[in-house]
Amino acid sequence: MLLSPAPQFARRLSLAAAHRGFSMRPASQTVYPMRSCAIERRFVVIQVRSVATPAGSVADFDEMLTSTKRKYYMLGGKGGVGKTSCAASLAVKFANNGHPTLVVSTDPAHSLSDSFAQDLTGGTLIPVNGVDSPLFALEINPDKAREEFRTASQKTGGTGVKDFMDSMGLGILADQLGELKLGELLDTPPPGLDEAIAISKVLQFLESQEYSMFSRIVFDTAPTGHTLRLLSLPDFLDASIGKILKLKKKITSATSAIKSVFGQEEPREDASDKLEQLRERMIKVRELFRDTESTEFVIVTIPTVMAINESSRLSASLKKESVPVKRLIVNQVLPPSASDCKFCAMKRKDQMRALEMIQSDPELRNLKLIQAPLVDVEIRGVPALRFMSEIVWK
Ligand SMILES: Nc1ncnc2c1ncn2[C@@H]1O[C@H](COP(=O)(O)OP(=O)(O)OP(=O)(O)O)[C@@H](O)[C@H]1O
Repeated sequence: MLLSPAPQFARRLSLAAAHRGFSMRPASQTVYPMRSCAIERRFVVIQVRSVATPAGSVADFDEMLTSTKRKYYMLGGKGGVGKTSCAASLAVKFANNGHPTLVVSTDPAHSLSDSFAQDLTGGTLIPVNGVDSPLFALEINPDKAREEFRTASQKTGGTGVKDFMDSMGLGILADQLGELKLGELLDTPPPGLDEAIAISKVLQFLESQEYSMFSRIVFDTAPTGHTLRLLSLPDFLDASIGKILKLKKKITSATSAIKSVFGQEEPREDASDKLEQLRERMIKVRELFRDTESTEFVIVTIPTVMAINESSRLSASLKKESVPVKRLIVNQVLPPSASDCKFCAMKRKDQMRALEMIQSDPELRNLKLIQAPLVDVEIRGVPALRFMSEIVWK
């Protein structure tokens, strides 16, 4: 009998477990392969339970599924904790539950292709194979997006206009433009700029009719530092672009007066229109981040003191910026050791201490806690992601 990829993957684990005298258990009791211990290679039966019980109650995964209205999920956290794996597994779960889904990487160091084991590079929407409903992936090329932004701004306020203004005797305006330092901003973009441009690019895609079918959009975002700066960036860019556009208006009225003397035509659609569009999209990015109806930021972490402290800071910053956060995924939790493996026992003890911190952390304790075990197979490809999605998203 030909099995679909997920049952095949689960069956592989199940057979391996049965071979060792265990059986796969549904729901709260699950068998996880445990190969992290170098001395022995075995399977252990673990109880999937919450170490910390969140005070606030958030509906389960069903709540994420209901409503056909478009929803955005942003997964973020410290580098290497499993953001991509969680984002990709969420996208697979949405698609397999009937939601046409788009998963987007806005992390300049993309790993969606690795996670899906499929080439998703190129900056265009690529269908992911092996899922029930349409699932598309998009890896935004930040260099390309930044270049577009640079071209638009240079045409409007860069050296071209500056030289022109100098030649027209509008040196004062040229100096004001220089003060904006937009060129500098683009030459050495602050962390977060790539991300903001990438997200605005996605919104640009989604404005078109062609992409109206997507009811779930999952963002695999860049590590925490970028996210924090991203939150304040739309305001900053909005202000910068606003200044440029104001200056552009002044320049246009001055130059059109001169041009009209020489009978020159003004181009109808110019770079400032593009910049205005970009500005509008930035405003949309800002609004999107704060829209409790359609957006949720999911924090992904691992059970270490450093990662949990960073998650706490991230949560506080998101709260300050009014970004809706409900869930905290603690990934790579070691199953209880059934053997006398000292390394495993120590490691787990250490992880439990870190997990307990969540209960007393004012920023994290009210979030719905989701624990995902450390598994011994690399989470790559749709079958593996489907397997992970069954553990994480329920
Ligand atoms: N629960 C898990 N059990 C075992 N391996 C895992 C688990 N979660 C993630 N991994 C593995 O950890 C590695 C890093 O995961 P992933 O790329 O999802 O992290 P990330 O946070 O997106 O990283 P980056 O910050 O570099 O983008 C991958 O090899 C992935 O397969």
